[in-house]
Amino acid sequence: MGSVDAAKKAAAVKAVDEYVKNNFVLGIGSGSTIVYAVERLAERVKLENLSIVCVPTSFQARQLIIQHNLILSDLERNPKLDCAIDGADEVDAKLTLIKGGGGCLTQEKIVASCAKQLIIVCDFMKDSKALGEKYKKGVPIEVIPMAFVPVQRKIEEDLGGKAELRMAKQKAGPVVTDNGNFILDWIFPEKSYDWESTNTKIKMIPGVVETGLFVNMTHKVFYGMADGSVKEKSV
Ligand SMILES: O=C[C@H](O)[C@H](O)[C@H](O)COP(=O)(O)O
Repeated sequence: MGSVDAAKKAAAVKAVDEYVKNNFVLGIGSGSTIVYAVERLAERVKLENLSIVCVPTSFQARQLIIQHNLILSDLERNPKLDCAIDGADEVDAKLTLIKGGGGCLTQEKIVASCAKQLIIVCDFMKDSKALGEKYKKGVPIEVIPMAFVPVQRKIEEDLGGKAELRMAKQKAGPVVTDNGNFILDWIFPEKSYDWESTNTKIKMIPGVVETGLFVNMTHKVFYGMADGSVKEKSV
């Protein structure tokens, strides 16, 4: 295992060990780091005979829950969660996040908004002073397919930069999210942003479903470091 994967694992294990308690309803995030969190969760459930109900944030998360024989639920049965654990593409000094590198931002944000606490697990490369410093792929924005051109134009005219339609790698055409929508990656001009108002501006454009900007949602971040230690930051 390389140092970045070891860092992801260290962060995920620590978060699960510190935050997951018996009888929790737990949001399960998406991405590569969350795989280590679910592995650790399954270990603890077995060893400590815990009862944990899991609400997925994506098709991938659902599969992980099923593969690890964990209890699968949804927001209809469990609209209130004790905690959600998820990854991030970048975390700034105020714990504002860019999420959605894997296209799962909308369900992730819905699940996080239903949780008492959002706990982020990531490696040291995601830790930045200002968004855009480390993650160069922009802010993912999920859009209704028939609206992608007007949304693209509006973002570029009103906010500047480029809003690129995310294309699939092993299929001709765009990436289609778990909700049947497209993703625009907004490569924003380099300047300092009020992310709360920027997020609101984008969300007000007809056709936008959700953005990958998570503002004032994070309670704690566990960053796995290159030396195997874990750094913690909270608001
Ligand atoms: O859509 C994907 C999610 O927002 C992920 O949580 C995010 O991309 C981080 O993924 P990873 O843990 O693979 O870096």
